[in-house]
Amino acid sequence: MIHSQLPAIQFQGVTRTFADGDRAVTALEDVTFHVPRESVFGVVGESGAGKSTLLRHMNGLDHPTRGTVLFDGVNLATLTKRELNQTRRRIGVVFQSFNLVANLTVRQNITLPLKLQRESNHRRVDELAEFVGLSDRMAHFPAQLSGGEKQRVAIARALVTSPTLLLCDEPTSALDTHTTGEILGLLRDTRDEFGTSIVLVTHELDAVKAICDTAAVFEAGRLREILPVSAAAAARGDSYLEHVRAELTA
Ligand SMILES: Nc1ncnc2c1ncn2[C@@H]1O[C@H](COP(=O)(O)OP(=O)(O)OP(=O)(O)O)[C@@H](O)[C@H]1O
Repeated sequence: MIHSQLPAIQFQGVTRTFADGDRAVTALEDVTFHVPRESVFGVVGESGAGKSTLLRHMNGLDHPTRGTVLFDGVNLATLTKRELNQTRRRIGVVFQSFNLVANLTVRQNITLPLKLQRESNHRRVDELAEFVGLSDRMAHFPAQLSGGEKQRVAIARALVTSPTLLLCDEPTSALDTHTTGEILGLLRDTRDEFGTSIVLVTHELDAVKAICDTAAVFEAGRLREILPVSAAAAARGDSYLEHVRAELTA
């Protein structure tokens, strides 16, 4: 059961260490935060900050050495493999490199998560094709699409099981500026239309500024700060000085 008042996902004192030969590498250190339901939540950090490790914990591919990750209030580390698979249907993932299946059409790619569960839902697939603006490309193969179109297919595929949480791992890093704007707009529309909570992991601060409500800043496995992005944007509009200060010192 999904409790609407619960955060979409919650980290409580999460530490993850890896053995690297004789020494231990700490990828995440005592990380505590939550992603509010129906928010667009940015995660930023330089290379090695722990972003990938964080995402792997969010979709149950990895578990903490210490601490807990709660999805819809449920500790992912306590689930059986079968329960985890069921739960992961409610968590969509979008990647930088799209990860489409080359020898399947757009329709087949979007349908794939349903097919793997031996389900079909033609209406949902058509609805999502229209939502991402690809209704007229359903018989095309990935190689016939632009980068932006491929990412649209990937977003439709991620949404086909109606996830409550959508994890986006550098979704616009392979795209040009204009296409980036379109894909970010589509992610914001996803939240607005379906109420999906979105986590946007990126090194592009402009992307965070464009659509995130909140951003978590990671450095060397530690959560340094949670910034309210929309509040900063509102402050920017108040005066020219604030606008310049925010632009130049952000
Ligand atoms: N399986 C592993 N074994 C050993 N060390 C690991 C493992 N996974 C991650 N690390 C280490 O944990 C730290 C955080 O890595 P992570 O990949 O999460 O960072 P990141 O912010 O995603 O970096 P990037 O932006 O380069 O992908 C790094 O020092 C990395 O070397």
